Formats: sequence, C-alpha cells, structure tokens
Amino acid sequence: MPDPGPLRPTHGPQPPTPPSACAPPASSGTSASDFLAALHPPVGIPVPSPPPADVPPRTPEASASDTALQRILRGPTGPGTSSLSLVPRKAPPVPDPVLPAAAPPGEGRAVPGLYHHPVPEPDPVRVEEVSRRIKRWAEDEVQLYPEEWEGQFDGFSVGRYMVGCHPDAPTVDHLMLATRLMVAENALDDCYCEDHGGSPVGLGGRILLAHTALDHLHTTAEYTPAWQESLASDAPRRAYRSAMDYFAGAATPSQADRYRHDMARLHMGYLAEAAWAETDHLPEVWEYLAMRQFNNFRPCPTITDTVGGYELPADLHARPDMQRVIALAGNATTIVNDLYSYTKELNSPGRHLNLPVVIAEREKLSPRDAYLKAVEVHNELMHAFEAAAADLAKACPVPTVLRFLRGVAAWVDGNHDWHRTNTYRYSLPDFW
Ligand SMILES: CC(C)=CCC/C(C)=C(\C)COP(=O)(O)OP(=O)(O)O
Ligand SMILES: [Mg+2]
Repeated sequence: MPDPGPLRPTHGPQPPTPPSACAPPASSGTSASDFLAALHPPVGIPVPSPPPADVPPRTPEASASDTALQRILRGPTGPGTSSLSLVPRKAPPVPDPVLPAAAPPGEGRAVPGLYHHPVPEPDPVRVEEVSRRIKRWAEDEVQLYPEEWEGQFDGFSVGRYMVGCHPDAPTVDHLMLATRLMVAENALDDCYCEDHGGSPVGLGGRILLAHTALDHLHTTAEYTPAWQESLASDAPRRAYRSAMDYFAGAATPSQADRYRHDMARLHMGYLAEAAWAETDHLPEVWEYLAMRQFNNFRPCPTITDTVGGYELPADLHARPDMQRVIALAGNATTIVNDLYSYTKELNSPGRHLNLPVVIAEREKLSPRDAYLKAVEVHNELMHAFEAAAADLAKACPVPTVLRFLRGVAAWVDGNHDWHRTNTYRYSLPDFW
C-alpha cells in the first residue's frame, strides 16, 4: 500500500480551467474506443448464463417475449458491436492466465441478459477493515440502530459494497468517507420513507430538517441551539451530520457543495415518490423514469474524486456532457436496483413502484415481459452512458476528467456486483 498521504484532495490554488484545457493534446492519442477498452479490463467471471435449454414448450405470447430476451442476450448487432454481445457468436475467447481473482459464481446470479461488466473480487482485507470500522461508527458514534436490526446492518454488506465501488481509493480512511454516507443515506430512506417506520405522510418536513445536517441552517442566536439539538434527535440526522462532517473535512468546498446539490436532488425524488404514493398515482413509464433520475444513486458515484483523493474541478463537473454522463450512470445503476429488488418490493406491503411494475401496469404487459423490457431499458441506458463517457473522454482528455470517468464506471460496475452478490437482500424472480 502506498503512503496514505493527506485525506484532503490535493487541490491547492487552482486557476479556473480555460475551455482550451479540454482540447486534446496533439500527442494524447485518446480515442473513444481506446477509452472504452481501457475501462473494463477482463476479469475471470463467466458472462451471464443464457436461458437453460430444457425450457417447457411456450405459448405464442411467451415466444414473442423470448425474442425480446434473445435480443438482450445477443446485444447490439450494428457494425463494430460484436464485442458487446453477451453470448458467444463464434469460438469463446481464450482465457487470460493472469486474470484478477473471480467472485465465486455461486454467490448470486446476474440478471440474465443484463449488460454489465464483471469486477474483480473486492480486496478482502479492505472489506474486513471497512466493515469493522463502519460498525464501530454506527454503534458508538451515531447510535444508528437498535440491537434487533444488527443482522440487517450486517446483511447489507456495506464494506464489500464500497470497496467494490471505489477500487482507486488510496486508503481505508478515504473509503470510510463513502461508507458513512452510504449508511446514512440508507438510514434515512429506511426510517423516513420505507420499512423501518417510514411513511409518505409528513415526509417533506422530516426530509427538509434532515437536509439541514448537510446544508446548515444559518439563523439567529436565539434559534440556533434548537436546530443544533435537532441534529442529534434521530438516527438519520445523527448519521447525516456525522458522515457529512467527515466528508466536508476531506473534500474541497466545491466537492462538498456538489454533494449537497446531489442530495437535494435525491430528496426531491423521495418527495415525488411519496406524493404519488399518498394519492395512489401510477405514473407513466417516462414519469417514473424522471422520478427515478432523482430518487437515484447519483450522490454515490459523484464523490468518486473525493474518495480517490483528487478533485474534478467544478467547471469540468458542470459541463453539460459531464452532466449527461453522470445522469446516465446514475439512471443505469438505479434501474439495476429496480431489477434486483423486484421480488423484495413485490413482497413488501402496498404497491412499491419500480420499473418492471410500472411497465407492466402502464403497458399492459405480463410481469415477465415487463421485467424483460425493463432489462432492455437498463441496457440502453448503460450503452448510452458508455458512449457519452467515451465521447467526453475524447473531447476533454485531461487527467482529472479521465480518472473521474473511470471512477464513475467503476462505481457502476461495483454497484451491479454488490446487487448480484447480496443474496441476503435480493433474489431474482423465476422468469428464466
Ligand atoms: C445510497 C443512496 C443515495 C440511496 C438513495 C436511493 C435509494 C435508496 C436507492 C436508489 C435504492 O433504491 P431502493 O430504495 O429501491 O432500495 P432497495 O431496493 O430497498 O435496496
Ligand atoms: Mg429497490
């Protein structure tokens, strides 16, 4: 392990980046395809299994949806897309003898036909250390959960999640920045919105007050103490405040502000979902996708530079093409959640919106066909993300942009791997 160095990114005084900073240097040679190829070095994990050969005879409706499944498994078919196919078209490639360690294939199955990139097994030494430290933080620093929720906390496997999503973090201290925030974000979702006492009723008030743990109240001397006390008054607020204090101590002011903005987006998404639940409104598919662009993992990949110990300058982060990359990455990762948490959410009380459920109801498809269509939506988002990232890498091949794009892509892949392997939390439907 190299010398950990300081936790705060090396940002120093930086002049604003002139637009010309993105002009490709004559010698860079960066092309969109070079960038894509370097993003996903091969790892020794088998591609998702195609459907078994001994399927029972199918009805005409099932045959039509099989065609959809085959299309997903086949992958894109245009010129130059053969490397994107999920089933071998010719002879299988010769295995690389020096592949990184593979996750045991028995630990959770990928959604068949889902376009994704396998990742190396997260470093077990780091996973163990992050898991140990996050439990101490949760129990001793923020009193996150009552004893009876300990099993669920452990089953969430946040250490494996964050080590897998941030392979370039220089130290465990850097990984802890992301891990605390991930735990805090989930604590608020569970306790305010979902199955640990959450409800759509009154959610706006609760979320706004919790948001002040991230974006502080600046008010008069008379009212400041009551606000300060409120930050210790429930587990989500204790977790938000502590996780944000650690994060802001390591981030630059603009990185901390980026995170606040992304969390405001997330909170707006929670509120739209809650408003629809209160009125039993079933959104159109595109409306659901718009809500899910906000109720979204976005705040997690966008801290990849702070966790990596460097800074993507604010003006490069704000570029419309970077914003598109980030939005597509967030959307693909969040639809991954909809697919893996489908059966968990079907079994939860009431109607829990997720993409397959909304497609089934709005487009009058069977649960299986709706699920397969949701896989196709995901795959299109993933391909759009990769194309947008490759275009941006070509248009702006500066080191921080390239590293940030790689960090976001690593987060996307690590997120998929965590969902695939978290069989404590998720299980696939019986559609194949
Ligand atoms: C970590 C983070 C920023 C979470 C915010 C939004 C969120 C909880 C998700 C995108 C996960 O979706 P969902 O609430 O459906 O989670 P589960 O399916 O219950 O795991
Ligand atoms: Mg879900």
